[in-house]
Amino acid sequence: MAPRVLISDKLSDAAVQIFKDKGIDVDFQPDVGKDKEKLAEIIGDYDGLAIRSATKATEKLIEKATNLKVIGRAGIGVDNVDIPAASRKGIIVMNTPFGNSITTAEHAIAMMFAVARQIPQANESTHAGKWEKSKFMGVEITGKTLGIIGAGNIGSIVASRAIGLKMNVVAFDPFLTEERATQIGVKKVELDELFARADFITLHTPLTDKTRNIIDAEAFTKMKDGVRIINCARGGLIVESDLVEALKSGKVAGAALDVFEEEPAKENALFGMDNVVCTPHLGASTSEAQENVALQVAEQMADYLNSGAVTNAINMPSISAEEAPVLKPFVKLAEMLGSFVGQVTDAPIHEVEIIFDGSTAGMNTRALVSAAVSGLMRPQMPEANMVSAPLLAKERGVIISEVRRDKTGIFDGYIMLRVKASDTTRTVAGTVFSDGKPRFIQIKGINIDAEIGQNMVYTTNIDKPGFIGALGTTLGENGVNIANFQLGRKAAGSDAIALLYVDEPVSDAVIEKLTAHPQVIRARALSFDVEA
Ligand SMILES: NC(=O)C1=CN([C@@H]2O[C@H](COP(=O)(O)OP(=O)(O)OC[C@H]3O[C@@H](n4cnc5c(N)ncnc54)[C@H](O)[C@@H]3O)[C@@H](O)[C@H]2O)C=CC1
Ligand SMILES: O=C(O)CCC(=O)C(=O)O
Repeated sequence: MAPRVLISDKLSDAAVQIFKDKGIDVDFQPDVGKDKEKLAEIIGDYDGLAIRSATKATEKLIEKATNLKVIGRAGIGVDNVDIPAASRKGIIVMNTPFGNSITTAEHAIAMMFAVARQIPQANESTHAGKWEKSKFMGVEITGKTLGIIGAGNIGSIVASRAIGLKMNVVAFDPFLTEERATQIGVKKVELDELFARADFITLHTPLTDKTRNIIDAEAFTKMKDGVRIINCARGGLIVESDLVEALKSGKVAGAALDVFEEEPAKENALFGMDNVVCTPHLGASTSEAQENVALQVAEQMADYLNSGAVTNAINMPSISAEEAPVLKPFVKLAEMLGSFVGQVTDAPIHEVEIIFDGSTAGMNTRALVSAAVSGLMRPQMPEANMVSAPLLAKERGVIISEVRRDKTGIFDGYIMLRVKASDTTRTVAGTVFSDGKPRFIQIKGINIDAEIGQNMVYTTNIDKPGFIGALGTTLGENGVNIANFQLGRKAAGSDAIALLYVDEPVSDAVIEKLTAHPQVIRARALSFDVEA
């Protein structure tokens, strides 16, 4: 059956066509995002959800999204999506990080002019036949200092436009390097210095715990008298009640706001103030930007649902469409290595080290790490997948590290997993053969060559005569057919392992009988998801 996608916000029709062209069953209900109950009722039917900002993908909604695999945000800010809740459920969240940046930067510049020259107010007055020429005295922007808070994609574009307008640009961004600042032509400053120097301040950060209320009453005290503020990023960045006071006192000469603490903003203390210019979250609203983000989000979501390619995901490493087929067997291998250790480990896991040897070191190791951790977690948490597992592991205090190294053995490349648990440290290594099938090539430092089957039996034993016969007899007597048998040992008479590929699942009762043999130290029934 074709994957089903719901578009729950107003998206360009271009998205619908892309989904259809890519064989996705698309349902365009542009107003359902605003209707929480209705959306919660139907969300269980879909594999993908394409949204803008009206749909709130809350934890409650995500709980009902039993089939959902991907949420695509046609835009940049994902503060309307509960990312941890989505990650926990293994849902990929994607955005389109560049599609509307120019448009939003242009809106910020337009808002700066609007507030500098009171264009909306003068427009309204002129339409009313008042001709209030002396009322609307503006300020020039040439030679003024623009303070940019957040110099990422949009902030940098705003900087380039402002430099073209002959402004001096200072920027505060904790991740802005001196080199990048020089490259984009801004002076990197601390926040207090920006407040002290700027004639205009424009915000371009995401809304996070760190940026929420970044402009409050205290911040206003550090600013120049008569400063003008522009916010085309997110409402929660400015404490609106503090802004109202600062506007009333004249500390702030004007504010141009595209975004509000609460949206849709129907009532707001800032509305009706003389020196405030407002737009209803129009930053991204140009036909060009909306076409860009709609096309991008549909392409990305369809590619993920059709081939597993991951682009612009917030909560999962990217996998390009080109690398997806090459990576797929190694993703499977990494998952199986994790699954092997997960199934033989009962004690709490503390550390996971994933070693990429030879050719595997040049692969997309972030995706492979996620796959290995998902395999490891799944025996205990069946819902874990490549999206949720790293988060679940982190929440449980598991330390995950990776090592990439040059080829060390006979294989062109292999992956080794070393897992430190409370009881012991376990290692398992594997590779993908030319038939595209993953194999285990080493367990506990013992070399083997084991094909991986859906049902397997793993034993650790003492290398003594009679073991193989005993094992075969017990399985045979209990109707278990052995498809493949792999043995390995450190040295004659020492620690040994056996990995059997069997035709059907082995019951606990049979495992108990196997364990009763004097040569068997431990026996485990294992199962692997070989089809997916
Ligand atoms: N009004 C609208 O319609 C639109 C609004 N936006 C908003 O604009 C925001 C920025 O978008 P982009 O530039 O594309 O994002 P970006 O990720 O390229 O840039 C954000 C920058 O903020 C910086 N930052 C993070 N924490 C900071 C802090 N505490 N102080 C200062 N800087 C900090 C980051 O280092 C980064 O450089 C989005 O998160 C979104 O909320 C985006 C598009 C349209
Ligand atoms: O979709 C929209 O109109 C809002 C865009 C936006 O805020 C964003 O991309 O972060």
